[in-house]
Amino acid sequence: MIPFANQPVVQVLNTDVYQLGEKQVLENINFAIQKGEFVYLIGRTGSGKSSLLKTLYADLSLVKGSVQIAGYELNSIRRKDIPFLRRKLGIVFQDFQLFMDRNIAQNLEFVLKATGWTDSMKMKTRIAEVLIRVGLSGEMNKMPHQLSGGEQQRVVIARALLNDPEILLADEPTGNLDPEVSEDIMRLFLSINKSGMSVLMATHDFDLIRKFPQRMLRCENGKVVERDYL
Ligand SMILES: Nc1ncnc2c1ncn2[C@@H]1O[C@H](COP(=O)(O)OP(=O)(O)OP(=O)(O)O)[C@@H](O)[C@H]1O
Repeated sequence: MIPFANQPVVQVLNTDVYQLGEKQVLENINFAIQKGEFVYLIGRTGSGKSSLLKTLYADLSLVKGSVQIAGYELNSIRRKDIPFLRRKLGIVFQDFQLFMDRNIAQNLEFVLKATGWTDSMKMKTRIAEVLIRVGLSGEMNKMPHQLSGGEQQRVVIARALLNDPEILLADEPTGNLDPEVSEDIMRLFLSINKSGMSVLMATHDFDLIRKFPQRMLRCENGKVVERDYL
């Protein structure tokens, strides 16, 4: 039997979110994300979406409350365990943050090596698998600048998938892309989600939400609330 098999991937209880400098952004928030769920995180600029995501991946420290994510409790996590937590989270940002002086395979290999992989055949296989998953199997020897914005974002998603995370945390992943490319990226997230991976995606893109409706959490007035309309 797998212990905790039915536990949510994310469980946030009575939690405050603080930015650096101890500025409180969200207060007493409560929500859970189940295995296999797709959830949008919406809210105005400055409402706290990025701060909440940063708290979930332990970039901002948890000051008050309880956050369980991917089997870790963040109020008691040790600093040395944070890299292990991050391996169970696939993190996707708006700005691609690829190494521009390395090709796609090297960008992915860098992450594998940094997360403890050593066998070069296994790394090659894994890189090929994730590139197939995002529809870029022919591009592994290209440099990032030879790819379009949408393709670069696919590489970032492939990078996030390398260690087979329990949840993808995406912060405005379509923020720099035109509408058609955004829809393609959204379809990719949905197909990854369909295969069982949870996704929490912060977005401003209401057209995308209307077109691909999913559960919504909204940051507003220092709270996180469940929304069923835009
Ligand atoms: N590095 C930082 N240091 C201090 N305060 C910050 C920092 N980043 C953001 N904040 C503040 O925290 C609050 C929440 O910002 P946050 O970026 O989480 O909102 P957001 O909903 O993600 O906004 P956006 O949609 O513009 O990304 C804002 O008042 C913001 O000014």
